[in-house]
Amino acid sequence: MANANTPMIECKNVSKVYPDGTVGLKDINLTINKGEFVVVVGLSGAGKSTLLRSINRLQDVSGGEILIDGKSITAAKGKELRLIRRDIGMIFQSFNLVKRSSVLRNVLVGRVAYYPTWKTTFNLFSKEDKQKAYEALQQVGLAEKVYNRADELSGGQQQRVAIARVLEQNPKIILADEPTASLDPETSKRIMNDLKMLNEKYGMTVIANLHSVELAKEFGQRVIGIRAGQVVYDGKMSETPESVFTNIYNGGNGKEAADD
Ligand SMILES: Nc1ncnc2c1ncn2[C@@H]1O[C@H](COP(=O)(O)OP(=O)(O)OP(=O)(O)O)[C@@H](O)[C@H]1O
Repeated sequence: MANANTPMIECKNVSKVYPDGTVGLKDINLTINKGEFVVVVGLSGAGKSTLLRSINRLQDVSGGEILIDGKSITAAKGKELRLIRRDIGMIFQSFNLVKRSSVLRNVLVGRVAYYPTWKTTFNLFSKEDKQKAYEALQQVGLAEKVYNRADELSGGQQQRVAIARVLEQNPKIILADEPTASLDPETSKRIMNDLKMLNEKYGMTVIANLHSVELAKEFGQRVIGIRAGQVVYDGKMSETPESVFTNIYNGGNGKEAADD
């Protein structure tokens, strides 16, 4: 792949301590290259969400630096920060749709960062962006739902709207935080396949936090294991032995095995 080995996300000595003293991340050093599909695994509370929230700066880190496509998101301010964030799409466990708005309007939200606020307030999206939104919905098989209200859709369909919204945003990176946690196994696969499509067809770099080891194995090219805020494993999925998962989920401590 032409883009292989071009860093897209670089975490350098990243740490996060919450105001109450809880350590979220401890000296994280990671480089994720353009076009990678990375899965992050670890017990509940290991720091997976903290890592994703730090990468797009939904929260500030306590130490270290994070570069996005060569630019420091941890140092960026104002317009520069907004421009870096435009290149990062988010998929959440809870979908984060505007429930009372139409599916089309939810997908158009993906373009909001490209417009001045007053235009989006008055729904002045261009014809071209509306067309793109429709095409994004076609990609995820929801073109017939374009005028439905978001809350009329099933959970799996709502997550596919969120994926269409990311497609409309056209970011370089997608951060997916437990994208399938509230969905049944078949729907979960469908969502993971949509993320795979964004990765393969559009070259978007994907990082997905996953509870399910099965899904991690099936979809991840690279696996990062996190425990107590630290990277305890990082390797190609194809070369990762079963014992890695057992270790990460047992944590060397039998009682944690029951946690998941
Ligand atoms: N806002 C916060 N204030 C204080 N501590 C926090 C906060 N957010 C997270 N933590 C703590 O930081 C640690 C890492 O949490 P994080 O949510 O990143 O874990 P996780 O691996 O994503 O877990 P889960 O799979 O349950 O979402 C945990 O000990 C958690 O309790």
